[in-house]
Amino acid sequence: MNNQITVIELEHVFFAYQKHLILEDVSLKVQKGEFLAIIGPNGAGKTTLLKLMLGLLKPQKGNIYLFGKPVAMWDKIKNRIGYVPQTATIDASFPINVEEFVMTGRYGILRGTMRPQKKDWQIVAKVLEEVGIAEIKHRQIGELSGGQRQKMLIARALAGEPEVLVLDEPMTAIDPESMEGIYELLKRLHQQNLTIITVSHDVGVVAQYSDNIACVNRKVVKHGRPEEVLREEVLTAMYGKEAAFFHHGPIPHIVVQAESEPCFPRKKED
Ligand SMILES: Nc1ncnc2c1ncn2[C@@H]1O[C@H](COP(=O)(O)OP(=O)(O)OP(=O)(O)O)[C@@H](O)[C@H]1O
Repeated sequence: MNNQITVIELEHVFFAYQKHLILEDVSLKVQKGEFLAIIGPNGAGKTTLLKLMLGLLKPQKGNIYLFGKPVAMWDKIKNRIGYVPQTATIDASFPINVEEFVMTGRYGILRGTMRPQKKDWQIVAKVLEEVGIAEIKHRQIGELSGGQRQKMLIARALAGEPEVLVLDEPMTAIDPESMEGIYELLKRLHQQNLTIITVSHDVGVVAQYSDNIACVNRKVVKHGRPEEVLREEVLTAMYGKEAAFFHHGPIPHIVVQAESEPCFPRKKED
């Protein structure tokens, strides 16, 4: 990492849905140019954490800063973040093609001018090429495979030329070959100094691509470089005994059961 500009900072953040505490005393900094992977069991609060970082949820306690600015000042800077949600609601019957859908990622920037200009179409063309879906740009969005759809969502997030790309389990519904292609794309974008924050269940793979990993299980259980975090005792404490470990080389290749339960105590009605 070249410089130490903090793009996102959480200070002692607490968040609850109704009375259920989901995140407790979370403090975390993401630096410009960092590739941060967030891992943790199902229901650990990873998506909630991303939504807090994006200003989609407000913490009950604690502070969150985006590019050094508190939440109240985020309206003008939100466009600097691209978001690929875990479950994007797309109306597949909506009569637009891939290229037009990806252009919607520029609408936040286009406010006022309304119609996309030549430059906007050039940016969309570049992004489609980068993500590897240029050849299907005229296809209707309802005619895509799961993997193509996911790539289209990533392309839409990139079309806004973000400084930070936030992805929530981007590999859902993607075949292993495309998955590698997407990780390679993220690696290239990271090399171009894009800050990347991604939630992933693929612990072994993120270890190869990320600068840092945050293990989240209601709290930030551990945050640091992959070799510091991906230790058997840390992962067993977080995922429980169901986690399986296969050691190859300095960083273990780890398979964690996606269905493993959160380790922190929950009330029955949860
Ligand atoms: N809108 C909501 N209202 C109430 N509870 C919610 C809401 N969204 C999420 N939760 C609950 O908050 C907890 C954390 O959810 P979250 O989606 O942040 O976890 P996660 O770590 O991303 O899980 P997964 O890996 O399964 O996607 C879960 O128990 C979930 O059921």
